[in-house]
This record gives sequence, structure tokens and C-alpha cells, in this order.
Amino acid sequence: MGSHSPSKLPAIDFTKPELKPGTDQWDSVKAQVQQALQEFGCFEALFDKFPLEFRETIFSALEELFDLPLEIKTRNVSKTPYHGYIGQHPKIPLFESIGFDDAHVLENVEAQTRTFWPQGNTSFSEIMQSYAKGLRELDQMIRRMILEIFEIEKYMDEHMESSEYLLKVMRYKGPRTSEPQVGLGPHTDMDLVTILCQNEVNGLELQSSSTGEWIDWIPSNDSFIVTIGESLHAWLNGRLKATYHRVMLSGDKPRYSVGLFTVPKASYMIKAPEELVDEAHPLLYKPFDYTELLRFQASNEGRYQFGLKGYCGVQN
Ligand SMILES: O=C(O)CCC(=O)C(=O)O
Ligand SMILES: [Fe+2]
Repeated sequence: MGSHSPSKLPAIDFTKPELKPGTDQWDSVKAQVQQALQEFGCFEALFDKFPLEFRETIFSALEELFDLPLEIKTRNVSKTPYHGYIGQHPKIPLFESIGFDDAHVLENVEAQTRTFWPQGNTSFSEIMQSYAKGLRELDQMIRRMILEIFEIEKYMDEHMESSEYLLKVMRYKGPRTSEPQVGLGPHTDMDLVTILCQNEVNGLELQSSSTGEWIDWIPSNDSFIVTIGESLHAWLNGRLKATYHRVMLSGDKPRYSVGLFTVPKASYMIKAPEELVDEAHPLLYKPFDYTELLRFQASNEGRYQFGLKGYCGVQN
């Protein structure tokens, strides 16, 4: 599966104040995104929309959340597989996660927060909402650039309007070993794009899409990892690969991470634009619905990595 590498992922600067479509700055960042996605299939984004103490605040809010008793955390249920509470899974015993659907809207987070703290927890819901709202801006810039790269801007409105957000927060117990243990095994996400950040306990590793090397992510204060999910891979008819990643852990400190997962809306049929299908690029996947794909995944866990192909791959 490829070896470990000391190489670094490309870091792309999204902090420029005038980063607007049509400007030279935009085109220069877009060219870097294109190159990074071709060479690595993912990249580090520098984005400074959050105050300096923000990370500290969010990770202490997560500590408060995950320290709640299990019977409270399991109140986080969702009709979408993998969007609700996950934990105590024998295959990934260190891992727990809690999902907040469309967390950039304050009322949504407040309603979900009340399932954990019936009297509400204003500071918790506000921090989650402002995080989701800030990163949503970054996600939309990145997807806009990707559509421009593949010259399918005419689908911009439909693409943006047919997507929504899942804010997923995670805690990994420290394995108390010096040898790295699997926190989350190698996988691709099923969504469109994922933007992740982690506390001071590193552990996220990404596989370069061109060389197969595993690259450790060592974040800086303003950095996030951007990965591509299977739904975007399918919609672009294979022009971008979904990013393989995993979490490896050692030591005894818990690792916290937060991911903004951009997902296709339920019942929206993902279908590659005709501009991306031709003789050299035959259609790879039949049109599919993301939520149904997740249901298929959930009922075929052993075949996880082959989910999308197994679900709707076209036999060529
Ligand atoms: O914890 C992380 O950094 C990665 C989490 C992840 O890959 C996932 O939830 O799909
Ligand atoms: Fe993932």
C-alpha cells in the first residue's frame, strides 16, 4: 500500500482578503489547487477566519461533550447512516463521533445541543455554528474553483444548491502504546469534500493519489486538511480521485478532530455532467443518491472500500 514519507502536503493560502472569482489572486490559488489535486489528491488550506484562541475553545467544548455519559451521547441519532453517534465499535475501539446536520444554521445546532444539555448550552452551540459557517465559506471557494478547473461552471448553482453540511466531531482515546495503533482504518469518505482539523495530538495520514505514499499531517495554527470524497469523484466522472486517509495514534492523550463534510442532499441524484463523459472518459457510475449509497455501505460493512463501485459502478 505504499510507504511512509517525510514529504509535506502542499499548503495553499486562502487567507488573502481579496480572494474573489475573476481576480488574479483567485486564478493563482486555483492553479495551486489544480496542481495539488493532481499530484496528491488533497492539500492543506491556510485559512485564518477564526480568532487565535478558537482552536483551544473548540477542543475544550469537545472535551465537555464527549465527557457526557454514554446514554446521553447516544441520543445523537440520525436517519442518515454514519451521521449520528458512532462509538464502542469493536473494530475501531478508540473512536467516537457525533454529527451535527447543517450546523452553520444556529437553530439546528441549538436543537441538537438540547439533546445533550436539555437547558441548552449557548457557548457550545455558538462555537459549533461559527466554525461550520466559517469553513463553509472555504468549502464553497474550493468547489467553485474545482468547477472552473473542469469548465463546468454552468452547473455551479445546481451543484451548490444540491449540497448540505455535516459537522462531525470526533474523539480518539489515547491507546497508551508507543507503537502506532489504528484509530480509524484506511478509507475514503463518501461525501463531496471534507475539511478537517485536529488538536495537538496528530494522527491523520493521507495517501498521495499519485505515488501511494502515506503522508503524516502536521498542522500549523491556521491550517486545515481538504480531502475529496467519492461523491465528487463520481460526479466528476473520475477526474479527481477520492482521498485515502487514516488515523494512527500512540501515547495516552486523547485526540480530538472536527470535520466539515459537504454532502449531497438526500434524494438528489448525482449524475456526471455530459461534458465530462466521452469516448476517452466513459461513464463510471450510474446516477445515485448519496443517502442510499450510505445505506448500502452500512449493510455491507465488510466491503467498505468498494462501496461506490459495488453500488453503482458501470461495468465497462
Ligand atoms: O479524525 C480525523 O482526522 C479523520 C476522521 C475521518 O476520516 C472520518 O470521520 O471520516
Ligand atoms: Fe474520513
